[in-house]
Amino acid sequence: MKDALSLSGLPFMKMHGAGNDFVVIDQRGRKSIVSAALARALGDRHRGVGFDQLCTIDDDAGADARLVFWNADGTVAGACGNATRCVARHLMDETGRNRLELRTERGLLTAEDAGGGLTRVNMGPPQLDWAAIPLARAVDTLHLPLPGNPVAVGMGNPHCVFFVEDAEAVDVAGLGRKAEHDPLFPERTNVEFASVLGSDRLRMRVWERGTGITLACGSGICAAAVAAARRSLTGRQVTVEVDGGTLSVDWRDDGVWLTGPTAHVFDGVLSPAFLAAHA
Ligand SMILES: N[C@@H](CCC[C@H](N)C(=O)O)C(=O)O
Repeated sequence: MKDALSLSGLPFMKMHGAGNDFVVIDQRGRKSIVSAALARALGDRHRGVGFDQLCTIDDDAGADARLVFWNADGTVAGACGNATRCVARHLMDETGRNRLELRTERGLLTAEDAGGGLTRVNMGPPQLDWAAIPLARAVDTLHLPLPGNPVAVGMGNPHCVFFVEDAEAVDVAGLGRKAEHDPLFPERTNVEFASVLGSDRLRMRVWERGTGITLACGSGICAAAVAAARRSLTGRQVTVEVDGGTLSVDWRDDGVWLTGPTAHVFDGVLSPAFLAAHA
């Protein structure tokens, strides 16, 4: 006996935050059929839909919803700032509310309407030591023993932030892939290359763990801002220019707030044949 999804297909939404793009599957009220194999197939930009991350929305008794994030390689990530902001905007539009609590592996995150069409999320306090990030070696996270002297920051997922003279000149793919797989990071890492443009402005390019180069990475933007403030290169409020646009970060006592644009681009339905082929 076939269930409803295998007969009618699986609805999804396509969204992005500053070009960091997502397939979002709202599975509230029903069982999840998402697997690593389905995520990988769906993430294929030629044979699937294509995304930087797949995000599922589930019911949660103690929050407005629960979110899970999958990278294009089928791995699950503990945090995704931009997908959290996109889904928050969708749920705020749906409910007419301007503040929500969203459960993620990182914990309960508060998202708010920031006015002017922008959406902000509190990504929580940064994780600044190896025990919390969680990575392997007991070394100083402010000065990693790697060429380029990067900073490690956890935002619910691992980040390795390099400060460079000119982010435009960096071989993001080559150096990003290398650092992602450095033995210092047993769970691999996201990799950011940031240039300081002023005491409240960064330019950043990013290599995302499990996905590759993306136009923006919300948790990476937070990590770069935290790293810059820890190195006294900027204050705790910065705007960050990424390839997909400009976002702002405010590192407050209650956590790192990320603000930026979101877009709901189109809705679609995955065919029963696609689901059957990648079950
Ligand atoms: N795009 C993201 C981060 C997604 C997860 C990351 N690739 C990981 O594996 O940790 C964001 O907006 O934060």
